[in-house]
Amino acid sequence: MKGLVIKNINKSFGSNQVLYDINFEVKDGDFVSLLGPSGCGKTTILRIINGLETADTGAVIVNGEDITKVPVEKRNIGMVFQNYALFPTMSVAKNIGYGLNIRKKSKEEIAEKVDWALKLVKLEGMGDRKITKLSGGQQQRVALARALVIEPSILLLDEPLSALDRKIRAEMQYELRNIQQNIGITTIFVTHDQEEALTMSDKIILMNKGVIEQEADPINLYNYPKSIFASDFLGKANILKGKLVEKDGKWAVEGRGWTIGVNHKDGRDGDSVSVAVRGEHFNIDKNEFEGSQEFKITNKVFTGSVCKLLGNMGEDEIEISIISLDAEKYQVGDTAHVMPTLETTLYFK
Ligand SMILES: Nc1ncnc2c1ncn2[C@@H]1O[C@H](COP(=O)(O)OP(=O)(O)OP(=O)(O)O)[C@@H](O)[C@H]1O
Repeated sequence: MKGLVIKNINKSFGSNQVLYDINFEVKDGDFVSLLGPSGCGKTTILRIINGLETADTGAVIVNGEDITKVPVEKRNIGMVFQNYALFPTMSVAKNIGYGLNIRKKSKEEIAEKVDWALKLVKLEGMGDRKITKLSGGQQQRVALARALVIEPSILLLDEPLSALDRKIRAEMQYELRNIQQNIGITTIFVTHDQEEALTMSDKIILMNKGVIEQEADPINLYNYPKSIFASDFLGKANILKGKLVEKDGKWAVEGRGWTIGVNHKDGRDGDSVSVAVRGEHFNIDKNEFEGSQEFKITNKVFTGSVCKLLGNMGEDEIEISIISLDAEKYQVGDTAHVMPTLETTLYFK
């Protein structure tokens, strides 16, 4: 099978276990993000894939070949680091050609491939420039060109955009994704930025404390998180404590002064659960409607793309997002009526 398979990886540093039985697959040509808070083990996985670190157990299989015991220099893997790790005294072209040089390729071949890579990252004609004369975004392109010029079987990116300012970062997200799709290279991208992972990935592997919390495509991970951790890490969620109840054949969670419907019952009547509802997954109206709960608005924040309404539902404080066009409909002090959409109301024991 083409692509990458990670099998039963465990890793400890001394007595500190940092990866617990990690298993996942990346399909040929896919862009997969490893997402999670600092210290959850993302970089360690990358280092195990490229051979800079050895796993205690398990295997790394690239395009059907088990490379677990293959030394670093024999693994054909491209890597881009957060700090770019370029050679400041060498020209752009020398930096890009470095990997081909140590692989003892001919001058002609190096020149041809470096030209191809310069074009790919839109730095045509800049081969003679000094690294120190480039902007952060341009340096990042050089690092990417250097990783791709060796025609690696997979590309590993360790927070490559985090040093760039917001606007350049957004541009590079699109560009990186375009380049990746154009050449169809299987890519693993490490980030702790949920929006970046959602924007760029075919699949996200969400990690927490050395284990895979959930693995899904961005839309499913965002809409149907399987844990409180996942719902809170991927965007903001209202997390409310309540008790599971069944009334007239319908299921609901009762909290402090509110009752909201859920579309399945996983547990017994009276079980304590936590409900997670994203701000934009509430229906809201000025008038009462079936199943709606009172919502007393205490604050309103207009951000441009959405308007956030903060307030109380029963005794709990919640935050609701509405589209900016409706921003003037609701004022601080109003009591509106809200109900989370049934499909996206999730609860966890
Ligand atoms: N060489 C090492 N020796 C000892 N502990 C290490 C080593 N490398 C990583 N660790 C520890 O392993 C854990 C996971 O680190 P890792 O860098 O993989 O996390 P991460 O999710 O990439 O975090 P970050 O986003 O901060 O880089 C951390 O607790 C870290 O301190």
